Amino acid sequence: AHDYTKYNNWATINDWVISISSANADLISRQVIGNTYEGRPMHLLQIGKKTSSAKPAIFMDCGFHAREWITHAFCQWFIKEAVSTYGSDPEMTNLLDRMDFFVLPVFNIDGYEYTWTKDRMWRKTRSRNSGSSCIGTDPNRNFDAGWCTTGASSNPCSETYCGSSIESEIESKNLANFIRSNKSIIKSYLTIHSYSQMLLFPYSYKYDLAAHHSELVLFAVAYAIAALRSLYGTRYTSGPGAVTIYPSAGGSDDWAYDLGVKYSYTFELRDEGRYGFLLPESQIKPTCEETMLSVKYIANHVLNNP
Ligand SMILES: Nc1ncc(C[C@H](C[SeH])C(=O)O)cc1Cl
Ligand SMILES: [Zn+2]
Ligand SMILES: [Zn+2]
Ligand SMILES: [Zn+2]
Ligand SMILES: [Zn+2]
Ligand SMILES: [Zn+2]
Repeated sequence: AHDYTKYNNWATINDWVISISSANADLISRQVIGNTYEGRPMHLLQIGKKTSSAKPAIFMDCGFHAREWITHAFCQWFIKEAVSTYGSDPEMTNLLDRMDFFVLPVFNIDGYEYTWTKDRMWRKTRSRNSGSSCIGTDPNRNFDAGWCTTGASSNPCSETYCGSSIESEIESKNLANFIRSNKSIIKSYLTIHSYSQMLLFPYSYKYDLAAHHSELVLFAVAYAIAALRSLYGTRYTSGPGAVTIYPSAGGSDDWAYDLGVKYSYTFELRDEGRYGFLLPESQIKPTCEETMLSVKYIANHVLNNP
């Protein structure tokens, strides 16, 4: 059965997505933004008080990379916290009254399933590459942001294969279409990865500083990660992706930023390498609780700085 403090397989997550949205119809509406390569429905949850007029929104996805299991756990945790603290936690109540969160609990469903059944360390999608026996594209190299110019490979056998074209992956296309169609209300894009304990922002595909760099730096460094550290002392670094982790092109955060989503961030959750992608289930709760603080901080900042 579904358990927030354990890693749940996709069938369990999918059943839970359907049941929690049905059970909280006042706060959650569910839609399918498309199917994956292998035909699994990509369920998107819209969380927030129902209002007649459109509210500003934050889009958050988890599970871009299949092996980064703590991220799937975080999106589930976020949804649970939202519905269970609405009405009792003033901060969450204010956020859900005035904003909507679009949460995509699992982006790369086919890959996630593969990590449960065949290869725990799988990263990419599971699409076939014509002319190669190697499977999959790195979805975080597949977006229209300096596509395949740096930190990505045009070899289908590479872990950072950029794909045969921009948005070659149906999963990328589904996500990009949704954000393009809703870019007038989407004020922030959060994409959750692991591991390294970093809060990254544009750009990764070039060394130029993002136009909003000063605010992103000030607020990202000084507040969001400080909020995170306040709970268990977990230390994050932050900065533009190119200089903080590595230069790499085709990322969804850079693409969203260039589309006009000013507050665009990549989280790299715990840990720093001791367990890496195999983070023990005992760390799910603390990781999720500390990350909640930084996501709520960002949401408040976005709300107060449209
Ligand atoms: N724009 C980006 N933002 C963050 C990253 C780091 C993640 C870390 Se798993 C990746 O390698 O896909 C990579 C890119 Cl291309
Ligand atoms: Zn459905
Ligand atoms: Zn990742
Ligand atoms: Zn990572
Ligand atoms: Zn600010
Ligand atoms: Zn909590």
